[in-house]
Amino acid sequence: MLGTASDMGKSYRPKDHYFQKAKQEGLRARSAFKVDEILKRFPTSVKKGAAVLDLGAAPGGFLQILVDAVGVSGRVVGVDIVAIRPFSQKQVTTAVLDVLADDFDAKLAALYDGLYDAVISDMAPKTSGIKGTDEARSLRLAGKALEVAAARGRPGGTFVAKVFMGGDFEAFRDDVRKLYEEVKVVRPEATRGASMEVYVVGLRRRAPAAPVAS
Ligand SMILES: C[S@@+](CC[C@H](N)C(=O)[O-])C[C@H]1O[C@@H](n2cnc3c(N)ncnc32)[C@H](O)[C@@H]1O
Repeated sequence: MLGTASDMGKSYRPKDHYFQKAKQEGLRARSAFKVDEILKRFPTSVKKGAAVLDLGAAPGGFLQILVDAVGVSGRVVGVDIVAIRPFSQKQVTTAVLDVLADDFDAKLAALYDGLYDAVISDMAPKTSGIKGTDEARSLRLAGKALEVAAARGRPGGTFVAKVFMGGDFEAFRDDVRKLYEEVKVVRPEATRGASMEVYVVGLRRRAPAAPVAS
């Protein structure tokens, strides 16, 4: 995920503060600071012993923070379309999966079939440079994350999804509101200056409505 001088070509900028800090602290990606900030802002969002799903988890910066947050009694499942270098901690499970594939839900259930206390998505599409297209692709990934949270999230649990602002962003936020009691839009400090990305945080997943007696 992190660009190098050669692959960034003409747009090369000196490595920023968070890149250097991540390197010094042995973190796999600067994005680790984003989830760290979100967990600090919402301290009850991921508790010790929690089961957490991390969608778009490669190379594993979020996972490094999440595995510490859940502790030895917790569980973290990380999936991505690219392989994630294995973790030594036994509470981390990773797999190469495309969330948009038809068989994703079944493959995810095969990894862990319990409910998740938190569903977190840092997924980002390959950008085309066309604003509307990139916003729509980002919303599609975030929408899939919400669908997973609706099916596999525990009542009372947390949702976090990165999304590019614009397009149908407000409709997406309204959908999150239908499932979570409180919804916040967060732009962590480690977000690059020009980036349009924000994280939609849903707190306290609503319990499914009880069936109406006939
Ligand atoms: C910003 S990076 C995630 C960084 C990660 N949170 C970390 O801290 O290391 C976005 C990720 O979304 C993944 N992604 C994009 N589309 C996906 C899809 N359809 N299914 C699963 N992962 C996807 C990309 O492969 C990429 O690794």
